[in-house]
Amino acid sequence: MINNKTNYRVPVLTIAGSDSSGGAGIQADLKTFSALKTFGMSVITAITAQNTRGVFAVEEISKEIIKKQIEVIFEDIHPKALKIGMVSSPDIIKQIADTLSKYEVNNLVIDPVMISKSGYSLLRTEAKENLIKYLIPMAYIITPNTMEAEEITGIHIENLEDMKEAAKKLLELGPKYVLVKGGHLDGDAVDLLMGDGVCELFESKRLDRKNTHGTGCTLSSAIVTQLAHGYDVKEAVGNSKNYITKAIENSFDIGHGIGPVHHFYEFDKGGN
Ligand SMILES: Nc1ncnc2c1ncn2[C@@H]1O[C@H](COP(=O)(O)OP(=O)(O)OP(=O)(O)O)[C@@H](O)[C@H]1O
Ligand SMILES: Cc1ncc(COP(=O)(O)O)c(N)n1
Repeated sequence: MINNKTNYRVPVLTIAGSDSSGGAGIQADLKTFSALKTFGMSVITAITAQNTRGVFAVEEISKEIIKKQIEVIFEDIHPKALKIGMVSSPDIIKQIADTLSKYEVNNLVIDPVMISKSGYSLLRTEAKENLIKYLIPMAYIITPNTMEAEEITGIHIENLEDMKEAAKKLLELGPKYVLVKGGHLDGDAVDLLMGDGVCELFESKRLDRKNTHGTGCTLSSAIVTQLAHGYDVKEAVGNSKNYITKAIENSFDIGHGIGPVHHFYEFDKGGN
């Protein structure tokens, strides 16, 4: 659909929280991985009791089992690309950074998840420092929305110029590329990619849809698949922007709150 470099055996990994209602977190990531023809694996960092109306409880997973999950995956099926989503506590963040540092980590996408669309804090306040210090410097690309970029840089973002200024400051923290997502601003949905000589906008019309649960998780997972399939960063972001736009366009009502986006499964009779 969005590319022809099909190889369902390309292993990709998500390190993130579980969303019991299936619209965001690990579940959105795995759906995206499958839809974009990769072999998805997961390391669960937290369990959320969540539905389309909100997040009702969170239980963090012990850092020992998080470490073990990463180790056994890397020692058996080395991911071609991976993402980190909800990581909630300073200890969990440090553990993930320490464990990943033992391996050759390629194409690390970090979605610095902070607050759910329903307004629940998914990153403890005291965890921000470790996220900035240990994880963000390891990233190939980070994908903050404007609120997250503001929270990390202290720069207030209202327009594209502010996004550029924040992106420059985020690059100083060490990732190779930054994609600041403009989904929460007014007007068209414009995302800004910056880093390593690249400064490019990815634009789509703003779609008037209420069901946008998991858009950020879906976009970052799509980028993981495209990097794993061998696309360069601009192609990876461009393909993923097309994917999320179609997924939002086809989002649907399920449950009573903010519903999920749609992941275009196609039944493929052949394939490899
Ligand atoms: N209404 C919309 N119409 C079109 N594109 C949108 C819309 N809302 C968000 N997007 C796009 O969806 C992608 C995700 O952006 P968004 O700013 O929603 O991320 P996010 O806030 O991290 O998501 P989440 O809240 O799920 O974590 C971006 O490419 C953004 O431009
Ligand atoms: C486990 C988990 N990870 C991430 C999100 C962010 O998604 P959204 O902002 O769309 O609620 C979430 N709600 N739950």
